[in-house]
Amino acid sequence: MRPLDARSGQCGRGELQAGCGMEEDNIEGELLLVQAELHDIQGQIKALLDRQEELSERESQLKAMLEASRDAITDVPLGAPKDWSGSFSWDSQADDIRFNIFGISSYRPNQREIINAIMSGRDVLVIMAAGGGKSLCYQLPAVLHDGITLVVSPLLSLIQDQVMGLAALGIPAYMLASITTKEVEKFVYKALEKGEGELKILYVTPEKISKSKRFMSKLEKCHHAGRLSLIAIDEAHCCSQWGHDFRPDYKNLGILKVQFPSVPVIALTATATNKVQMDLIEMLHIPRCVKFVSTINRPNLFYKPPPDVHVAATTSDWNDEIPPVMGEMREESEEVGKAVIDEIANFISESYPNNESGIVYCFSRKECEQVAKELCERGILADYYHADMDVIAREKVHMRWSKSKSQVAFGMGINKPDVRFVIHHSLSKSMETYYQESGRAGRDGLPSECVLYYRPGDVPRQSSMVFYENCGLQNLYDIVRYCQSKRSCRRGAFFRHFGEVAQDCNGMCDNCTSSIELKDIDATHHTKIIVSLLHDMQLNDQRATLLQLKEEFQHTAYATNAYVALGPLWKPALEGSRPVKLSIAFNSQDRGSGSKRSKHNQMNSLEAKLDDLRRQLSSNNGAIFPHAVLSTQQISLLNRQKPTTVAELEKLIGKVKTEKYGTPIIELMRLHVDSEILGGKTCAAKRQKKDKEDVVCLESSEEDV
Ligand SMILES: Nc1ncnc2c1ncn2[C@@H]1O[C@H](COP(=O)(O)OP(=O)(O)OP(=O)(O)O)[C@@H](O)[C@H]1O
Ligand SMILES: [Mg+2]
Repeated sequence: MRPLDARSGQCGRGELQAGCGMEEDNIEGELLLVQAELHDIQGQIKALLDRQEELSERESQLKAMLEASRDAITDVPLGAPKDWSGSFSWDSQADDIRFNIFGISSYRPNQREIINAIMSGRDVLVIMAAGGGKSLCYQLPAVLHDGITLVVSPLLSLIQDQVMGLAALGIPAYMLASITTKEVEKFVYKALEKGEGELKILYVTPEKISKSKRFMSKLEKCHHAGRLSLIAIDEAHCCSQWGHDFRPDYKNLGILKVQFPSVPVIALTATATNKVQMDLIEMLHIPRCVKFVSTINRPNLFYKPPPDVHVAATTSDWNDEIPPVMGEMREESEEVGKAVIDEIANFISESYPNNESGIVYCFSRKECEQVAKELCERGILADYYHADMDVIAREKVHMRWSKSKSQVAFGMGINKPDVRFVIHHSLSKSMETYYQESGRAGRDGLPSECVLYYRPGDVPRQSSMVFYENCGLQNLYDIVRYCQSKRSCRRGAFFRHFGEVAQDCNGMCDNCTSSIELKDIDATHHTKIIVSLLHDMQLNDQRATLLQLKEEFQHTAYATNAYVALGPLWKPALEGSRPVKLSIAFNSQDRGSGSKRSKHNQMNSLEAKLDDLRRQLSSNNGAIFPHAVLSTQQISLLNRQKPTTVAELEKLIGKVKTEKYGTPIIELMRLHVDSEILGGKTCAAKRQKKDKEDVVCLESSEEDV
């Protein structure tokens, strides 16, 4: 640092004129240096202050973690078993609950191990694909334990869905939320405080933990009496600012481990990069947790864009820091909007003529309402669902859709296992969001489709929203690249994003099956024109949005507008020294489309009868969903095995369901088997007759058709 000349610091204008010996140029030169140095120092001070703040925050986090882990050490023996797939004293009881209460015939990968770690008193972090079966990992230990399990979940719709599902299985589950009646609230508080009444699983939103002192004091009493057996934090990625769906109230959930150090915590999510995982462990104060990471792959999902999206833009050396080219830049007219809806309506009615369920995600609540209305006008039974609606209206939509009385719902985030398609009417804000939302399809493991309608015009709408989030733009550009890609496997993009070793796509994405041929055309000259135009506009202090590229500006006090600006490569692009290529698809033929796949999935007559029966039983039982009576897998199991006695049925669907629904199911099975035998005899008789005529009558059950 150059010391400030004391004389020049005092040198006034009069002295200058009196000739203090310095040229005006020198003074200006030094002034610039001084100003630069001051600027530099201000920068350093700001950086130091920021660092001080960071360190103070970290200091308090570390203190809390240390406290929590010291407390935990006293409760969990260090020699706790590591082979979570081994034998445990609760094995047979757990198997009994799995099969006879949950009606699940075998565990999926990692479920048993997770349950064993939880039952051994360990904290657990679970990363498991959407629809992978995370709920069972805490619901089964909840039933196995004597006390109460607290579950924190972010969405009311998810909570309602889970509570209803558990009630259908005869498990006493309740929720405390804005819609809880006073009566239920009283019951829950009594159960927490005094251990009265039957309460096994209690669902709350994170706000309850951070905002309700009354609730926390009841929970404290429950813990004190030794009745709080497990804490589950579902959709745990909401804790992390680096996650795609940060919820400020989730940030405070670390208090649970601090306050109840002896109670095991299980945090579950489908989407967590390594960075998010580390963040979760820190924030929830579970440094010694056992981590179970399962593959993110959903092999039954077919990922594809709508049929007419062919434009992709690439250059050989654009990297992740530089925004992707936004494809065609056009203003979305009303016709374009209508054309998209026409396409969606055609897609649904052609691919899913039997009212198979689906979800459509839209950019905004208003758009949800609009698109739902337009789909209805085109004959699709569509309902919308969003947070602005009142509770009763939401509940109605939830019920209609869950009972398959409407085909399409908008923005739903609930557990309906037989969702056959998820359509994104507009771009998601990140790969994580897209993975999670599209993951609502095919949770029953059967083939399902995920269609993403990408239009370049969606980008500025999203960018002006995510601009303020941590890595918001970077996340957005990742998904834009995904949409534009016409070459690489869609599944591969997910593996790369979540840092997992790639697996075979098995032809389950458009890029792996389509025969579209891509031709690289040289767009260097066009790029030069656009960059030069932008450069001129910038020199004249003018700005253009991505959609316009023409002189039309909007400044409002209510919205953030996204403008196009020159990026770091503008100079070489302007000079034409950096080649720019556009990949254009010029021929399109699908070799194997997901919609064709989904048609393999149509039911035969027995399955259809069982499907009707489960709907009928669910409506007789009020608040129970058809899939809670019989899952789609159970229907296909019954179709294969054709049980006709209680004992046979019990082996397939467990005791609880057999007791509740066994009589009508067996009645239906017997009728079907009898009619098959009769049909067989008739056919055999016909065959005998026709044999004489030298004509073969092939015996065919409908399953073979
Ligand atoms: N072992 C199993 N065998 C068969 N079905 C199972 C098994 N475990 C869970 N399921 C079923 O799989 C479906 C999805 O389970 P669940 O809701 O727990 O998924 P999830 O992992 O929580 O997904 P998301 O991340 O989308 O919330 C449910 O219908 C559930 O009953
Ligand atoms: Mg879940």
